[in-house]
Amino acid sequence: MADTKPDKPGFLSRLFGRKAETPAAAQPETQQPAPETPQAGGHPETMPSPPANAADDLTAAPPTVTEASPDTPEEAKAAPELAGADLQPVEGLDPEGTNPQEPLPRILTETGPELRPDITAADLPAPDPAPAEVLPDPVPDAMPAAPRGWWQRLTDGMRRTSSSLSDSVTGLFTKRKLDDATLEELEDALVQADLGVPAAMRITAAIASGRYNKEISPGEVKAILASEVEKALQPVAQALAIDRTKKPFVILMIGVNGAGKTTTIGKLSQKFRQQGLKVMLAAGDTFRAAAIEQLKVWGERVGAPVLARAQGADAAGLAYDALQEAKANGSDVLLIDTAGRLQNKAGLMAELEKIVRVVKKFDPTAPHATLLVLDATVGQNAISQVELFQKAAGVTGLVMTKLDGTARGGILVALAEKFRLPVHFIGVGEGVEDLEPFTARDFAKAIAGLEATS
Ligand SMILES: Nc1nc2c(ncn2[C@@H]2O[C@H](COP(=O)(O)OP(=O)(O)OP(=O)(O)O)[C@@H](O)[C@H]2O)c(=O)[nH]1
Repeated sequence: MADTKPDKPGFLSRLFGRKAETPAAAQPETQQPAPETPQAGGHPETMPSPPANAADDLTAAPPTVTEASPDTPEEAKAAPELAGADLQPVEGLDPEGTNPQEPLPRILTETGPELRPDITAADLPAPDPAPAEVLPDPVPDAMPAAPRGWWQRLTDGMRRTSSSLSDSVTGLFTKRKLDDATLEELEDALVQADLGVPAAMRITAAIASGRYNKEISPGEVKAILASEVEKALQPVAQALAIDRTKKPFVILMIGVNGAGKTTTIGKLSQKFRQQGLKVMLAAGDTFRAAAIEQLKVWGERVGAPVLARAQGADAAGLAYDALQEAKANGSDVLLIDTAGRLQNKAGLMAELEKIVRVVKKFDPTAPHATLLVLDATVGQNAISQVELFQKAAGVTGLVMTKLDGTARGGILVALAEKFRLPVHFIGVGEGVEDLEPFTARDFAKAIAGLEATS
């Protein structure tokens, strides 16, 4: 839930009076970095991770999250601008049996000796006393009882947001007249779901219009809510178009650690492969050994070669080489993973800028898409993440993950209103099928808790 309730006058005076502002609800920084799990045995790709210490350190993100982050600020405090979650490796199985039929390609794993210039030996901590093997997570959605359609997954996934809104609406509008107090409470519920003050005010005004002092049913309120949310989201619901004249079409994936970049790359690769596209992956998150391993597993799983190097290798150089390789092997799409955290924010931004610069040297039109992956559970914090990554890498579109883990799914509405960036995909679970192109109507109905889609 939003942790701050804006200080505001009564509904009618606000409706006809002052202009709303979006609350900058940055959350306090309390999270500690999750411990790394360097691999024993001196594998070249598993050097220990650099330490986290700077005040603006990107590692100050919530610890490993496989489940939903809690919504209460006490439980889910995140670094301002950089709330995220640590990653979990992905199991290399194909529970749904949807792997392309062709044999798995060789994984291109290079172990170039060069370290990134910003990581020196002094930065590297001593290995953990008892370093654990990098083990994959249990397979998410390994054996679903019965295949569920997207609408089912979406509504199930959005249940926390929709039931919290639904409960408020039902509580407020059952046998009650629509007056200043109910409208104010409704607006608060919308703000709590992170829709943002401007959208909350607009929706409340739409509900009030012509109905003041009359009874209105919860169903009517939900229908108006869905229609207003759909209106707000329609302009940003844009499919990710792969320009086949660009070969490879280069997609740079960015976002804070744990937002779901690597998982999203895997899920997208699967979709592209199912469309018959030849896909290559670049393990550009050279900051974490586990991220490199995780991407390799996804590559095997979906049938896409992965260019990977040792932890600490220069990510920009790797991206350049991946482009060369993708061009040489006729790939249609190259997806480049990037680090979500470095020693500090400045380091991360510098690395992203460098990757973009270097990629442009190879192809001035690349990257053809720069997708910012946002974790919905961070709520309003997503706003500062967009601002930050826009500056560093020029975001062209958004992917919102973990809508299943939060009652703050309304953040998509706030983002749409503020940035007007295309939203290409949303994720409602860890399974490979839990990411789908974003459609405004389905999302609006799901958030309002309406039953069917049409
Ligand atoms: N519940 C849920 N979990 C998700 C979703 N998308 C990703 N995850 C999980 O979030 C965790 C982090 O995802 P990663 O893909 O590792 O995140 P990342 O951004 O690559 O992280 P770094 O490599 O640390 O930068 C994993 O456990 C994923 O399975 C989603 O839509 N819903």
